[in-house]
Amino acid sequence: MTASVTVSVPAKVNVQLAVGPLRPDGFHDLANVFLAVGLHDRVTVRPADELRVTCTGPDASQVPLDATNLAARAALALAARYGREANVHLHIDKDIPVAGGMAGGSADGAGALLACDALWGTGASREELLEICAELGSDVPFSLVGGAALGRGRGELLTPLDVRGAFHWVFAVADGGLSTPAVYAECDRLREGTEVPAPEPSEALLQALRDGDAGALAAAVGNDLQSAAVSLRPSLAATLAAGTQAGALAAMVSGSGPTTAFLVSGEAEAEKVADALRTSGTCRAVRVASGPVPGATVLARR
Ligand SMILES: C[C@](O)(CO)[C@H](O)COP(=O)(O)OP(=O)(O)OC[C@H]1O[C@@H](n2ccc(N)nc2=O)[C@H](O)[C@@H]1O
Ligand SMILES: Nc1ncnc2c1ncn2[C@@H]1O[C@H](COP(=O)(O)OP(=O)(O)OP(=O)(O)O)[C@@H](O)[C@H]1O
Repeated sequence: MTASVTVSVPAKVNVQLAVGPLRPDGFHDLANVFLAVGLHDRVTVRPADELRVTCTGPDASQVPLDATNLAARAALALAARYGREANVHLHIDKDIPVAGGMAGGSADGAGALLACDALWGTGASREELLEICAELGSDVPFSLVGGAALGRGRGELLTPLDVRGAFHWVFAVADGGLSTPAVYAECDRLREGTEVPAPEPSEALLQALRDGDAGALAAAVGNDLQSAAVSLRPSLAATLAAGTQAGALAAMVSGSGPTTAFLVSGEAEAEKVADALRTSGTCRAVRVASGPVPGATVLARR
């Protein structure tokens, strides 16, 4: 019998986030180009008397440990589908910034789903797992799949993308989080009275990914939520400026923020930009990571 399963799941950065008009269901259609980057949470699941969640890591105190935790919701969703109890202890070893626009909660949801599937021997198909992921949240399917992908619909309909080599990033973690619904609502407010076009992926950006061309990618990146995130958190403008001044090829808000992402040309440049951001006094912490990296992966089965 399997006593525990540990899954590793990456964070994401959105290299393009084109946001369409508000839909009647409260979501927005997207052209969402995801890249999985090498910052990981680890989710370990083991049998228990009842569903329980624990979390360790620098941001652990900000993570809910009740049934709203996406890892708990994933375990409950899989258990319900297979007519069993979700009596497991889920432990999250958290390295992805919380409420930072890097899909940390989504990563834990995808990780818990894969871990429970392995622990219980459910044998759910990839399609079934992706269906459950989409029910849990718009970013969760990508956390399962990883690599690079174009997300359409609300971001859950994924097409894998070809990427040559790796892109290097520096992430500046801000104090406190931003609520994703609040950032989308601010985006709607800022665009009120304007005609919002249907979101389309940038051909130049997809080509830059295929070519592994960081300079071309830098010229093509874009995030329609950036002005909304900066409007809600004006101090992000100083962080973006500090990274640009330090030589980043591109500076952008990661997803709904408030983490900011800086594309750089290589590892040496990443260290230079990271040092400048650390001493700039404009952020709480700085992380360096590259991508694409694989999605949720079983690390250990005991
Ligand atoms: C900003 C991104 O991280 C970019 O990848 C995602 O779009 C957010 O994905 P997520 O955190 O998984 O979001 P969900 O849990 O699905 O939705 C939370 C809330 O965000 C808003 N939301 C989310 C996705 C989307 N395409 N349109 C939206 O308007 C809605 O208000 C929704 O109620
Ligand atoms: N396992 C989890 N880890 C972190 N936050 C979680 C988790 N489960 C639920 N949450 C809740 O979700 C909120 C958003 O956290 P999360 O780290 O997923 O944000 P995010 O990275 O901005 O997400 P996204 O990029 O998908 O919009 C948190 O404030 C927290 O209340």
